[in-house]
Amino acid sequence: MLDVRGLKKVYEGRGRSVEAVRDLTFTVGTGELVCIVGPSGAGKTTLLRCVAGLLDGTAGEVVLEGEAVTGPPPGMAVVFQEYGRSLFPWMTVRQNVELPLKEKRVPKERRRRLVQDALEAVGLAEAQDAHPWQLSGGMQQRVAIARAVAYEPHLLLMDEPFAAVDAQTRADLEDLVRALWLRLGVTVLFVTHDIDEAVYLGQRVIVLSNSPTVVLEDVPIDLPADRDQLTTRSLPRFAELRAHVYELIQRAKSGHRPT
Ligand SMILES: Nc1ncnc2c1ncn2[C@@H]1O[C@H](COP(=O)(O)OP(=O)(O)OP(=O)(O)O)[C@@H](O)[C@H]1O
Repeated sequence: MLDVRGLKKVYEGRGRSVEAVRDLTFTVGTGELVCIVGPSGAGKTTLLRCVAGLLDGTAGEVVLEGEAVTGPPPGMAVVFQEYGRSLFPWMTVRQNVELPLKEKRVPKERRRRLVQDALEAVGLAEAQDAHPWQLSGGMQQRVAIARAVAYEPHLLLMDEPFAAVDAQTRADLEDLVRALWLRLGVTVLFVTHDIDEAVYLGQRVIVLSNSPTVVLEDVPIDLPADRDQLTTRSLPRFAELRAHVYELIQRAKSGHRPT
């Protein structure tokens, strides 16, 4: 589904250049849920923006379903951290979710069905005529998720989508993402700085080094597919995986790099 090969990104500024990403190589298979973690400033957002076609890499390439990414690809949806800025305040919830489908020229009747299904899936069918500013932060982020899901993407990119919501809402939204992923079979690449969240959600966790960034380790998460906040997080294996990823990040912060 997704092939990131030798991706490098150097930001060029006035008299200053920052090598954010040095050499990233990994693949994500169809239907996988892969989390990316790394120290602050490791280039997680840079990576995601390159995958989304919003930013050109300096070297290497990103290949999605066999095609090199040179701009935002049609089969992709992105959910950003800042839900407040990603929804249009003058549009209702339903209109926000419907907008990308109009741009995709989905016929009206099908559009109506997709919007309805997506809003029901995130538990917001009742709020479809409200405006985003009438909703809580967690509800607004659910609208952003509904909008991404209604678009029927092959690849869903999520960039720290729950960083700005409270812990309880965050747990609910994590379960929502897993439930949607299991139901829709969509491929998900999920960036987070939260180690517990990465281990709880992912089938694999890719740990990045500090900048200039390479992949430190690709950790398979061998927890049962049927996960819930209480049971899964109290498994001894969860604690082991969490400790392993935590140690990797500590090592990354102190400059450790793979040989
Ligand atoms: N537009 C830009 N111009 C110059 N440097 C940039 C730009 N965007 C990011 N950088 C630099 O690239 C590096 C990686 O930044 P990036 O935001 O991708 O990291 P991150 O892992 O997402 O960080 P965080 O976890 O703190 O959100 C940092 O050193 C940052 O200062």
